[in-house]
Amino acid sequence: MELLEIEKSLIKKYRKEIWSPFIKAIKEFSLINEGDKVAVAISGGKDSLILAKLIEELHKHSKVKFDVAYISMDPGYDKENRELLEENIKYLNIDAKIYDSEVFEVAETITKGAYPCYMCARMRRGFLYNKAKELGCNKLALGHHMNDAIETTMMNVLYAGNFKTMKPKLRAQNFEGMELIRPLYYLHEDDIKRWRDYVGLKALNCACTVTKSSESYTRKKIKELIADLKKDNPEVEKSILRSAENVNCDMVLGYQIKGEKHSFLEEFE
Ligand SMILES: Nc1ncnc2c1ncn2[C@@H]1O[C@H](COP(=O)(O)OP(=O)(O)OP(=O)(O)O)[C@@H](O)[C@H]1O
Repeated sequence: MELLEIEKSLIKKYRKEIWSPFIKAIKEFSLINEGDKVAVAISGGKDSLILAKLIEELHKHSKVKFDVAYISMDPGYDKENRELLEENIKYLNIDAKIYDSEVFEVAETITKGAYPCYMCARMRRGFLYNKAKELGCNKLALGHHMNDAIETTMMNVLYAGNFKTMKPKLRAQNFEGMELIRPLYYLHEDDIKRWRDYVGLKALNCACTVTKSSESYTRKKIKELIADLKKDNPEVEKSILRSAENVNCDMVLGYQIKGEKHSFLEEFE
């Protein structure tokens, strides 16, 4: 498909499903402001590729003036995935720079091959923050979407015994002045997939050379569970997402604020 057609599709054909929810999140959560310099992190997957194109469109048309740098980190992809990453960036004409790293190898060595995903994710995040800082950016944009937030909430409840969601923006703990933003917060994964297929993108899917898997077992189970629940209640995803906006602190046994634990008994005395 022609580049112009691809770009137009985001704003015209997919306006309701993609452009509008993107703008809604940008405005509602005040994600990008005048004078910001945003590093957009591109892994080569569908989510970060659509994110890059949306921010590019916003950059072209918005009255709010901001700067952008498109960054991609090769954690040690195999030849095929590296080529695919390059092809996708070229196909979408994104002005991105690819930085090499040894994240896959180091994560596998440190963890001795047992559950390397957590370490890999932390190292990837660290690398991206460092690069963003080096480039003078104050924001790092990631391609997490609504279903990521919903699944994360459910994974925490069902497997980790806590209630934590994924926020649309947060301050980086170890990088002063840096914020992490998630402009796809209101986008549904199914809509992103439809756009990917419409524009003929062969996005990277299973790029991990260590576990050879695109998503964890638990995330897969949660996806299946939500899909099953949705058959009876189409509102189930919305309800999970909303639950993080409506935590009733009068009806919980305990909670944490700034790392400090509290019990309902404190109020009871
Ligand atoms: N190697 C990388 N280089 C640049 N950015 C990355 C890289 N890996 C992850 N990211 C960023 O972190 C986000 C979340 O990473 P994750 O591995 O969970 O991606 P994902 O849900 O598969 O999304 P995508 O479809 O963009 O790969 C990505 O959307 C992207 O913005």
